Amino acid sequence: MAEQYVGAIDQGTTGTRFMVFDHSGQVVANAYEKHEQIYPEPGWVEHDALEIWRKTKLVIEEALSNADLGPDQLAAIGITNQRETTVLWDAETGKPIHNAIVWQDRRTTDRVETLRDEDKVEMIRGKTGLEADAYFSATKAEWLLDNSDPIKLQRSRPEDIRDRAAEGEILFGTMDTWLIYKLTGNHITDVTNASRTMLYNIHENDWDDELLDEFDVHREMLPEVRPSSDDDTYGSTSASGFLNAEVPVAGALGDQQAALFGQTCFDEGDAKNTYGTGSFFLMNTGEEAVDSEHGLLTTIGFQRSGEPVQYALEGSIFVTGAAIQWLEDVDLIDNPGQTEELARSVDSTDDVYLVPAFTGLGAPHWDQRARGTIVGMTRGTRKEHIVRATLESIAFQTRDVAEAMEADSGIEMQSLRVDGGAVKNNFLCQLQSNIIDSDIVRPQVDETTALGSAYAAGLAVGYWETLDELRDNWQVDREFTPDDDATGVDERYGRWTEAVERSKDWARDSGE
Ligand SMILES: Nc1ncnc2c1ncn2[C@@H]1O[C@H](COP(=O)(O)OP(=O)(O)O)[C@@H](O)[C@H]1O
Ligand SMILES: O=P(O)(O)OC[C@H](O)CO
Repeated sequence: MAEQYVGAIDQGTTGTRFMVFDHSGQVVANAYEKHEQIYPEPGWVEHDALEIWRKTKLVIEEALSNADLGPDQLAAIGITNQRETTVLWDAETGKPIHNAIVWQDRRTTDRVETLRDEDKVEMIRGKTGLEADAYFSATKAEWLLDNSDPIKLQRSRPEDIRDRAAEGEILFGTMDTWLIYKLTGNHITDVTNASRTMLYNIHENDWDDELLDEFDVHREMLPEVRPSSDDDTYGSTSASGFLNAEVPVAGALGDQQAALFGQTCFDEGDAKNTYGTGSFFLMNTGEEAVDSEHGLLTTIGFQRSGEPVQYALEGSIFVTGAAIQWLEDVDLIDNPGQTEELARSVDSTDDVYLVPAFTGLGAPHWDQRARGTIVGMTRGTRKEHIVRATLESIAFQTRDVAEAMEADSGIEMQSLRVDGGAVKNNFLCQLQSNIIDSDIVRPQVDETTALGSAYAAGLAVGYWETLDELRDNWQVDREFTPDDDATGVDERYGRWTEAVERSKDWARDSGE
């Protein structure tokens, strides 16, 4: 038999990647396609789920062809995905009834305010581990049910969508569910993705009837919830026909949980931070769902077949790498890599602080109406100071969640594993180490998200047998330790905290 590998679909916010890994966790094939970002109104963000499905097929074909691999060489496929992004589709036609609403979208902010006014926040946190916010899927699904136009469904019978949803004719999914459905024909999600919907009770491991009533979402619309690594598999690619092979789809995790798994953070206290569009800091808390008292989320980390659910604490920071993209948008830099040289060319930010609260603030502040701000500018402020302040904002936001994480878990962090597009930046990694006074460890395979879902799928089909095999695959690329001569860090962090206060509640009258 030809050599076997495991494939991973990484369906991210900006694009979709397919990677193929060998037994030692090394990448043997890789292809990537971006998809359109649709901004129908300020604060709204949508994706065309059919475009994402087309791009998914394309990257699978491209990667296999580039590496001269046949689909029969894939022992399994895993899926990892941007979380919370919500799509509803027609079970009969397989077509979405509306563009998917992306996790960053703020259109349901007012709806979330009503939950606050009605004192439902504690109930929601207690059941789901989540802070009531437009970020999660529940209010997006509710909006789609209320606002999708039946006429646009291109069906002869423009019936009420909720009636059809109650019959299971309209289906709900996050992007894992959508792709599993398209690949295998089965309506399935994994526990980690379910835990981000604000409809799932993470303690009882089931959809929650009180929440389903609150958002008027019918159980019939919802996918079956399975382990992240499923020995029974979710189905096989034969249903979609495009690969012309029966490859089992056997693992799925939301992308941040996949990075936790790919970084082999299998034990209680293990933590990682991923620096992409936003940053997501997760700590494995084992079989215990730790309630946060400091603004973190309690979420499901992963589950293997026949084993208990493993929980995690999460600090979700909405804008980090996206702030670097903004510097590019306003022509302060030509490309993200340039930030390193520009930041090094000045000794400090000259007391300038930039708070990139472009879409509100996530953990630990949870202010939907905060907006971006730059404070402390003088006539002498140069673009180098702004660029450095932007990199510092990434590190300071991470300290905000790191402090909350230590307070909630009682674990003092000595070392943090990092990954994501922005950790190529050595200046940022060193800065991060100084600002949280902890070692920062960057692994050799930086595509830990894809790797995590490949591991989940490969474990399910016996391609890998034990977690120790995976631990052995993990190799350090570079370790950053706090500089002995880094001075004034706490004072600057105090100034940062003041700057954050100034960004809060800015869009209080915007209605967004
Ligand atoms: N050298 C760099 N320094 C700082 N940020 C960077 C650098 N290279 C890439 N980035 C940022 O990393 C992000 C892309 O990371 P990635 O992990 O691919 O994100 P995502 O999965 O969210 O799409 C972009 O927002 C980009 O601005
Ligand atoms: O697609 P990414 O990497 O920006 O991740 C998005 C997160 O899953 C949102 O919760």
